[in-house]
Amino acid sequence: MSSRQTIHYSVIVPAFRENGNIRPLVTRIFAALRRADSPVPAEQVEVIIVDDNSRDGSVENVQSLQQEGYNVRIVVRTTERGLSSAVVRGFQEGMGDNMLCMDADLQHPPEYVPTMLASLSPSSTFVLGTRYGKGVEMDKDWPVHRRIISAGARILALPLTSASDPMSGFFGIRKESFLKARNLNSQGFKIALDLLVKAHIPPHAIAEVPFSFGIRAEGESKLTGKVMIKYLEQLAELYWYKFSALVVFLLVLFVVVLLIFARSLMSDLPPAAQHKY
Ligand SMILES: Nc1nc2c(ncn2[C@@H]2O[C@H](COP(=O)(O)OP(=O)(O)O[C@H]3O[C@H](CO)[C@@H](O)[C@H](O)[C@@H]3O)[C@@H](O)[C@H]2O)c(=O)[nH]1
Repeated sequence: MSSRQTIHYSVIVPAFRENGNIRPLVTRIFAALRRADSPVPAEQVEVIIVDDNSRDGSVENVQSLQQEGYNVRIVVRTTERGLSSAVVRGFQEGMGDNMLCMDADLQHPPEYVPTMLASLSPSSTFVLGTRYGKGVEMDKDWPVHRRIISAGARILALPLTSASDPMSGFFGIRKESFLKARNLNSQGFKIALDLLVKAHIPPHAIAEVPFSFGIRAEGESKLTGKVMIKYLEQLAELYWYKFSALVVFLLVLFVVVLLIFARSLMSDLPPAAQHKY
């Protein structure tokens, strides 16, 4: 196993009942990193699975991968649940300066991991795997209702960030930027959007890597109606976070203009009438 000094990259995988996907995910990530043309050496990468007590054999599966020499570990949470908080926990655990988040279900192609990691640098502090890049086609088997939800969610987020796909669960961030973010929404599903806003990532620091989003390899999606309502709540919070100062400024400006206007009206009245008021 590599030491803390040699680990520069941490790949965080939130997982709930994903045992069937863990082995192909980890072996494909390391196979990609071990290729001669990988921009990132495999020895510098760790994979951390953050599992919410699935009790489906994921722990034993990770142990056997460790015995085979893969630098992977599993953090099992027993008192907390939720996608965003699992990702935050993984980022806190990660030893790397560069951190990547991806789903366990192979919808995020493991072969893109080297490119995604290599896209992070001191000047490019956020990398986003985007499904809306040039030449990217949505998998034709992706359900229509998911396409509509995704497009609507994306439009609502437009005023918050310049990123083309802030709904993506395939993204990376430099640790120093992650540490700048305060009050992250642990209940939300859209941790990338939360980080883009609260870590104050400027547009020029966002690298985008287009990828084709496939369909789940195994298991079930956890995207429910409740998750969508939580997204709307999260949006409202982010709008307030980002624009509250502007709203207060505009309100103060409005009151000042109103006062000036009222004063000028008063001074236009004859002195006797002014007295009456
Ligand atoms: N630890 C933990 N992991 C979770 C939880 N809920 C979901 N996950 C894990 O988070 C990943 C994404 O969950 P899915 O249920 O597969 O989500 P999805 O519907 O495919 O949505 C994905 O794509 C969306 C884009 O349309 C993304 O917006 C979303 O973040 C996610 O990446 C999977 O690895 C899943 O096991 C949880 O409560 N706890």
